[in-house]
Amino acid sequence: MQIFKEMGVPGPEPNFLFGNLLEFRKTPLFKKYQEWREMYGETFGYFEGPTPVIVTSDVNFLQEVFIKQFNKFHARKLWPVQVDPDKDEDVHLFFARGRRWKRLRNVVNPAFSAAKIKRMSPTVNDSINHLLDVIKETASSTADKSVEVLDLFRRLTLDTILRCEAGIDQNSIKDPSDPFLRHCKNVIDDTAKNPWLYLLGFMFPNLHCIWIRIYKFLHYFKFNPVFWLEDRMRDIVVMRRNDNGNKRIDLMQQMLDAQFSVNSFQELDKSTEKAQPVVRSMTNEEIVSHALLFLLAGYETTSTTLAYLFYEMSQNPQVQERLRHEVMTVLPRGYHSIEYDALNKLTYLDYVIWETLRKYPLASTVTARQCMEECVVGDLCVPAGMLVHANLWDVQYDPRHWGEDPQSFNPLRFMPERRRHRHPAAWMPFGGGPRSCAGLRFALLQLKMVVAKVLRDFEFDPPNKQIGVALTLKQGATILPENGVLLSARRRDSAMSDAGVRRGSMLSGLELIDWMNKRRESVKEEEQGEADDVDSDLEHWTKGGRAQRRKSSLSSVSEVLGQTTGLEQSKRYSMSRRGSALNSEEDEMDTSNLRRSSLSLCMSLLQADSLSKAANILRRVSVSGDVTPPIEEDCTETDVIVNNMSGKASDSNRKYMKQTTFNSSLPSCPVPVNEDEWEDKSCYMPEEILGSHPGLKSSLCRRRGSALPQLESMREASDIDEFFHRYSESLITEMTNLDDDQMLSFKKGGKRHARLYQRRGSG
Ligand code: HEM
Repeated sequence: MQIFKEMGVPGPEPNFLFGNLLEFRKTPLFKKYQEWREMYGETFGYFEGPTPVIVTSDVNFLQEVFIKQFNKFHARKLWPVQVDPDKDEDVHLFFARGRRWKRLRNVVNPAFSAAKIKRMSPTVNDSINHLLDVIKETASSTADKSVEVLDLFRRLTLDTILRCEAGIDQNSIKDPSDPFLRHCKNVIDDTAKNPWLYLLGFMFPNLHCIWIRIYKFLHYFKFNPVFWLEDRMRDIVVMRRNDNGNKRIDLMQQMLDAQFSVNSFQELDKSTEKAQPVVRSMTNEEIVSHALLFLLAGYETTSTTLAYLFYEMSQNPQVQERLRHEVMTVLPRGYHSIEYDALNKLTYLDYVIWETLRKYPLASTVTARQCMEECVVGDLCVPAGMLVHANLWDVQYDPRHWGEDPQSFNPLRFMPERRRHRHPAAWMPFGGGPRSCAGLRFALLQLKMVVAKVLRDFEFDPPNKQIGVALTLKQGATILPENGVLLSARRRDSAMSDAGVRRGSMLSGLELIDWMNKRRESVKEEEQGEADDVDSDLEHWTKGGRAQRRKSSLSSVSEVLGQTTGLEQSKRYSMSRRGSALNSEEDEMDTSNLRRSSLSLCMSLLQADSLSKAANILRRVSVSGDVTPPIEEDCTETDVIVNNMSGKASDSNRKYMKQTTFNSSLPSCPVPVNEDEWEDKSCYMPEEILGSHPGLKSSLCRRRGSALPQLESMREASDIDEFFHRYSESLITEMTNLDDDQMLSFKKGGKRHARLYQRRGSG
């Protein structure tokens, strides 16, 4: 116990029997680390029984241990009550070390490959649909619409992992008394039971084979849920082994199919190693222990992350809104199921998840390595057997990596230009190096899908709208909110379907506002238990068939276009949103046909008598939803737009127009006026603007959110040649008032000018 003194590493004074273990009786490990960090600096040492542990938040040190010198630090910390990592048969990836770990990791990695995860996405999607129902029911059953989300997410992640790993179709999300749920909860809480056994395990780690026997023996006196779960998994493995013909696509199948040479089976002695390799597969017991590992890892970690994420959303409404905007833009509500590939387009969602995991590195208790061979790390000589533990709660709040406000929730910290300059070990919620989390892809799939689907339908507030109430954290298997996370969940008006509302308004010929009111009334009725007449309403419009829909739509278009002056706000809105009703809902084709016909109607109206007036309306319609009043007070909004289009704008109005491309609500934002600067990649958007504008994803990304969905009109207009081909030059001249020179530069300008039209298209 003099070792740290010899190494010159500061730390608390240990007790000869317990080391410093007794200090954790009242304070959980991650908080104690914080206290010691204040007292002893970023690297300090303490004892867990006789085992020396170095705790550090020095990112270079961590990089050495987790990545660069992995061959000397390939083992995890031994847990007080665990199987023998080298000898026992039922060792899983988490406890294994050396070549055994390598073999198991080689089997498990392909099971979590992107292609395999993609195949699981419909299953995940399906489980989340149940979650949506339950949130709706739970919220409507209480006056303040409160929902305890941690519990719900645990039930969801349990259902998902059971289905994805072993094809077990439980429905704990709807049935809280489900036996799997009950037993998983008990296993997670298990560390709180038998504390004396764990203490003994810490004090005499070399006797772990005795402690594990006592642990198993105790089951005969008191039911242990771990063994119940193991038995269920064992039944399935045996059944699957006997049922060779029926291959599934779950994680268990990957393990059943795995093959490798026998000399990598265990840490064998040299003589056996040289023997001819024999092809073997994973043993049944290995598969059972892995199934249990995935079950518990998948159940606990992802659900706790989701709970933190939704808590932060409720505390930061502007982030919630911006995220919802991105989700609605990329995945309009009409898509009942979300495609795996579409999730990759949700950049801001990535930032939000990463920031959640920065603020809450909930699995920090396991990010430790044991030194297997004496080596030098930095200026310390680390002896074999010593543990190195990453102090993630310190690293991930360190102002040196995260700026002056590490306590605030700011997803934009993860923008590429800021991430680029950060040390790779400054963010390690999934651990680091070759032994980092094996289920990362699966976890991310679930996290993204849940957030995208839930945010489309619900808005979350803190209970009683009290912003700033911090969570109390406790340490269990992960670090989790002590009292769960209670939020108030409001079903969004458009939860029925945003695109559906628009389509409803379009097809019914009602104004959007009227349609929404009608819909709202029906939702109220629904909540009061009365018959829901909305679906029948919708059905009525759907049943009418294409001809009926086209007819009603055309009549509403002509009604709007017929009024060549003084469009009311709602009409303008309903008109301008129409484009985005596309690419959603099951009858996409019909809708797009319908829209195409409304476009051609517009064009024929334009070509007829009221050309200039109609052109003015079109201009207003397409841009009016996005702009705030212009800089020059004596100039109307339409004037600014029209003058800009015709090249007659004053400098300030020109500048204003450019600002609207970035951010409509901040007319005075310092955006470069000089057109050349647009292409200059070093010219970044100020962050406060990015933060407040949902459409922008990065300071380098200038494309508006609404330009994202691949609307047909965008594609049509993005090709300038096709644009000229479709609409005669004379018509464009009239619409835009371009003179010959301007027309020439317009043609030459190509896409940059065409962007105006693209934006009109996307409404
Ligand atoms: C947000 C969710 C999750 C978080 C934050 C998380 C975090 C972690 C961390 C910190 C480690 C230790 C890494 C290290 O020591 O460097 C780990 C390991 C592991 N995790 Fe996860 N995890 C998550 C989800 C999952 C899921 C869903 C699964 C499986 C279905 C899973 C399976 C594993 C496995 C098998 C290991 C051991 C890897 C090895 O030792 O080679 N994790 N995880």
